[in-house]
Amino acid sequence: MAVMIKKVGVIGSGQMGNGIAHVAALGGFDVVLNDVSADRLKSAMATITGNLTRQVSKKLITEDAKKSALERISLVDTLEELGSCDLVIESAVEKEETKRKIFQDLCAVLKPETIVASNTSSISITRLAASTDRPEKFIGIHFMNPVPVMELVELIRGIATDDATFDSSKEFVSKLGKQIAVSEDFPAFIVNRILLPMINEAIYTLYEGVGNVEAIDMAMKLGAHHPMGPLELADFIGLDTCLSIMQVLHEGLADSKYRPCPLLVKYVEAGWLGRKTQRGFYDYRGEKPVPTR
Ligand SMILES: CC(=O)CC(=O)SCCNC(=O)CCNC(=O)[C@H](O)C(C)(C)COP(=O)(O)OP(=O)(O)OC[C@H]1O[C@@H](n2cnc3c(N)ncnc32)[C@H](O)[C@@H]1OP(=O)(O)O
Ligand SMILES: NC(=O)C1=CN([C@@H]2O[C@H](COP(=O)(O)OP(=O)(O)OC[C@H]3O[C@@H](n4cnc5c(N)ncnc54)[C@H](OP(=O)(O)O)[C@@H]3O)[C@@H](O)[C@H]2O)C=CC1
Repeated sequence: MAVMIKKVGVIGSGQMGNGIAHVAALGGFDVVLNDVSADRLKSAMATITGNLTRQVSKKLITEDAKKSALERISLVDTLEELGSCDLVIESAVEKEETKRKIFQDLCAVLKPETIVASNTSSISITRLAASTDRPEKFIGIHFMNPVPVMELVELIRGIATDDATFDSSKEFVSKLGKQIAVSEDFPAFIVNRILLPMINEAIYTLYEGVGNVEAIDMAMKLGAHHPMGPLELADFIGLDTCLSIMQVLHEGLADSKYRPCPLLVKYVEAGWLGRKTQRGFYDYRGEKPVPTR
């Protein structure tokens, strides 16, 4: 039987987690947002407030809708406090071990009927589901960045996901006003299977000296009408996340065409992860982003 979703838990309050909490609260759901540190949660709430205010000033939502959405969000720093949720969406870092540990601890405190979802960009839903006590109630709900703006959500069934879980998830996503693309459970699903090799190729283009950062981004913005250049987009997604996705593609499909560019590896090793650390292919510490190559 389909679960009636009213209360939604979100684990991880980074750029994706705070966006998911934002759209779920605006969609009328009660939201419990979890992260490992209270500071992280505080800064997520400030981001959500800022993004809702931007939507009010663009007349996309009313001041009342913003106020109600903020009232629907509560912040918690333990998983126990997610116990009464009908759906929990995990959106912590793109590391399989971290996610498996979260699911193990989470399932111990959930009602048996709660649906568990992952916002993973690339990792096998079937494999993540197998680390829980409820593979039939486990699903991939993959939002796009920035969540309040992008229209699409990918839904990915694991091998055991039952119809009721799929139908409830579909209804939940539709209530957020998003369109759904259903993807089979293969490495990186649809969007990232296509997008990330393009970004990785842009990094090879830089690595091999075909063009500098500015030339590559300008070429793809003006020459292919992409809203952001591929290197600007890589910084926006997070270079750690880009590398993890390429590693999943490389390992999962065993094809050298998915080999992560060594320059991407170097940036991640330096801790230059893009916008979130203020440095990546651009340096964001000044007034204007400055290319680092
Ligand atoms: C990695 C994965 O697993 C999957 C993925 O998500 S892949 C990434 C997919 N996303 C993309 O490809 C994004 C590509 N970029 C774009 O579409 C656009 O550049 C953009 C929508 C991000 C911004 O659009 P823009 O027209 O250049 O900027 P702008 O007009 O300033 O922004 C439009 C609105 O988007 C919203 N917005 C922009 N950045 C935002 C952010 N980081 N968070 C929330 N909202 C944001 C704001 O409401 C903004 O309105 P304001 O005018 O008030 O600022
Ligand atoms: N970036 C993107 O464009 C997209 C990303 N995704 C996916 O969304 C997920 C999150 O990515 P994103 O938001 O970009 O990453 P961020 O690095 O912005 O955020 C991750 C958050 O999770 C927190 N976290 C880490 N471990 C735990 C834990 N055990 N319990 C609770 N919270 C934890 C981090 O805290 P701390 O920093 O303190 O460790 C951080 O606040 C990933 O799976 C990613 O692949 C999906 C679509 C698009």
